[in-house]
Amino acid sequence: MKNELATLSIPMLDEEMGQQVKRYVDSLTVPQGSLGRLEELIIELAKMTGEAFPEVSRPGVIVFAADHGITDEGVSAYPKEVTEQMALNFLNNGAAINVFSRAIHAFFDIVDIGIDADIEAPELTSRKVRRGTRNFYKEDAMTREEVNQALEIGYERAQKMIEQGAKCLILGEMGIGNTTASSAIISVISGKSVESLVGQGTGLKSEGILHKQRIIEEAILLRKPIPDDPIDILMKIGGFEIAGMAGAMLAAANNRIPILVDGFITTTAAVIANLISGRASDYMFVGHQSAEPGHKTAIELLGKEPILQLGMRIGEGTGAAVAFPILKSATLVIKEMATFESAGVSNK
Ligand SMILES: Cc1cc2ncn([C@H]3O[C@H](COP(=O)(O)O)[C@@H](O)[C@H]3O)c2cc1C
Ligand SMILES: O=C(O)c1cccnc1
Repeated sequence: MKNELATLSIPMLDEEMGQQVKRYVDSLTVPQGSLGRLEELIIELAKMTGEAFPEVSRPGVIVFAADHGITDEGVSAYPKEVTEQMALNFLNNGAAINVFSRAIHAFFDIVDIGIDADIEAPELTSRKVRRGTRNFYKEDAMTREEVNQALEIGYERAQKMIEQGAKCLILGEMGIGNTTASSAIISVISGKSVESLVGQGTGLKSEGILHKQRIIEEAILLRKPIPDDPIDILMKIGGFEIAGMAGAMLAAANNRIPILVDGFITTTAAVIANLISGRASDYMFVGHQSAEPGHKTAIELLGKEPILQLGMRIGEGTGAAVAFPILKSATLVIKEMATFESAGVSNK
């Protein structure tokens, strides 16, 4: 494994800065505590960044795209070709994440980390580990080397975006079949039944969900992933984009860059990142809770509260990008508001 990941030592949160910013928030011209959750967000940001006036702009969005061999078992409502087609859509600025990324003036990077197609496009970051994972109903999804390679690619892309100036990182994914891999991973880590976690993904009907559940249950019995070994889990039932996002999150945490986590698949990557390095989740916010049933459990494993509940179930990083203006608003409060003293407003 590359140096950064092997020797990773994520910094501790700056609790003192958190206290200092809390006192400052109390001096702003609002009734004490009236900013509600925004107050918590700003204090968290202060602890993460160690800054009295944390910045989250410009954010960076990195979308990792890859295919899944498990789609051979008929676990998605859409064909796997959609992964490649959507990657091209991202490059043509026509996808939902393009719209939301533009709205928040984000840096944008789309990474082919394992699409099962050869794509010639100069704007695509080509880092294909392999043309899709292997079908984990029949064999391990990846080799250990492939897992490490995908983690490193994620780490490298995030590092690059941070060097470009990104102050907050949003990870997104595109990979037909990836709610199957995510449901399997969250079931293994949480110990909860597949039945309680599995959902429609792109839009399976009840019979399809039942089939998906059975495939996942049998695959877990066959592959026997080790619940507290994130590399073993990725190797046996993971995905290239999930490993890539986990690696990117580790880079962000290591650089004290706040991470805004998106939906079920992204949160699964966050849980994996946190198993690799226990302090990773200190640097995470969860942007929204998606309609996919397993997302609630994944968020609980991180010990977080989602910012939004909009019933979205897309992925791509969309829910996080939509939540970003709320995080940004929190930073503006302390940057731009007057204090009781500076404005000459009577305090109680
Ligand atoms: C047109 C289209 C755009 C998407 N954008 C994200 N996803 C989402 O759906 C997929 C996961 O669902 P499942 O496990 O059921 O295949 C992922 O690619 C995820 O990013 C999409 C899916 C489709 C069809
Ligand atoms: O929660 C998500 O990110 C999600 C849910 C369903 C399908 N694709 C993504």
